[in-house]
Amino acid sequence: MAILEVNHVKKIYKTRMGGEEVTALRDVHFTVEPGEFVAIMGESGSGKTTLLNILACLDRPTVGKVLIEGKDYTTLKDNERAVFRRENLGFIFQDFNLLDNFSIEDNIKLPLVLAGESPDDMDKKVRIVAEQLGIAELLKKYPYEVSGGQKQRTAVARAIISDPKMLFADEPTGALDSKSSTNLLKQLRKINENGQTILMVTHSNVAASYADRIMFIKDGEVFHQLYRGTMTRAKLLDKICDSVTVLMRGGDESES
Ligand SMILES: Nc1ncnc2c1ncn2[C@@H]1O[C@H](COP(=O)(O)OP(=O)(O)OP(=O)(O)O)[C@@H](O)[C@H]1O
Repeated sequence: MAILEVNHVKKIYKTRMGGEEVTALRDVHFTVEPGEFVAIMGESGSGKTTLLNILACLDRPTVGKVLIEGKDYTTLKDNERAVFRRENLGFIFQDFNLLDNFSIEDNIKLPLVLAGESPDDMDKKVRIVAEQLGIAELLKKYPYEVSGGQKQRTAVARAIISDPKMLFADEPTGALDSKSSTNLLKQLRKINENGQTILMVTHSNVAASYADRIMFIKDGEVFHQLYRGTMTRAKLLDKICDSVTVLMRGGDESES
């Protein structure tokens, strides 16, 4: 069974004061299988963040359904959706979203504290994910004492510590230099190879080339998809660059 089923989703934002409506998503329809690593690309304003927010139960579609393991969570009340998100989904954002007054260790632990886990279990899990992400030496430090790359790896550790069904990443390399980006993307790839389903919004062709599938959104619809198949990352990157060029030309492949 698909882990995620997006059924003809449409999103219309109604602006306040009776202004014009904005159709951010027209008709988005796709499924994601467990263990997939999907990158979502598209020009600014194409609807990527709107889509990610709906998939991650942060917002509701105007029309259509989003099923996670066959169940529609979009119809739950806000407080029930918050609990569902906390227990089942992991998030990584461009700006890390760490708590400055919490140590790296306490930032990573946060989802487990909220879930009421025992201190021993928390310590064990923190050690495992910190080792996995190469930040075990930093646990006693505070976010302002570590680099951007280390902050983002802390955010990844926090996102995966509760073993989420899906990991959502919104421009996770957007604030990183190229070395830290590569490091982070390799970590995400490794986490995916261990079975984690990942959905990542990105503007970066290189970041997208670490995924298995790249979905291009244009004018609120899925315009094109690329699958890694047996391609090397370099070959996939070439294909992504070609697709981005077509997308920027307005979708007409015949134009020279
Ligand atoms: N809360 C909102 N109210 C009204 N319109 C919105 C709102 N959020 C987004 N939009 C509009 O919906 C469309 C899609 O926006 P969205 O943020 O999803 O695009 P995006 O592809 O993520 O863009 P970017 O790459 O710049 O982040 C845009 O036209 C945007 O102006």
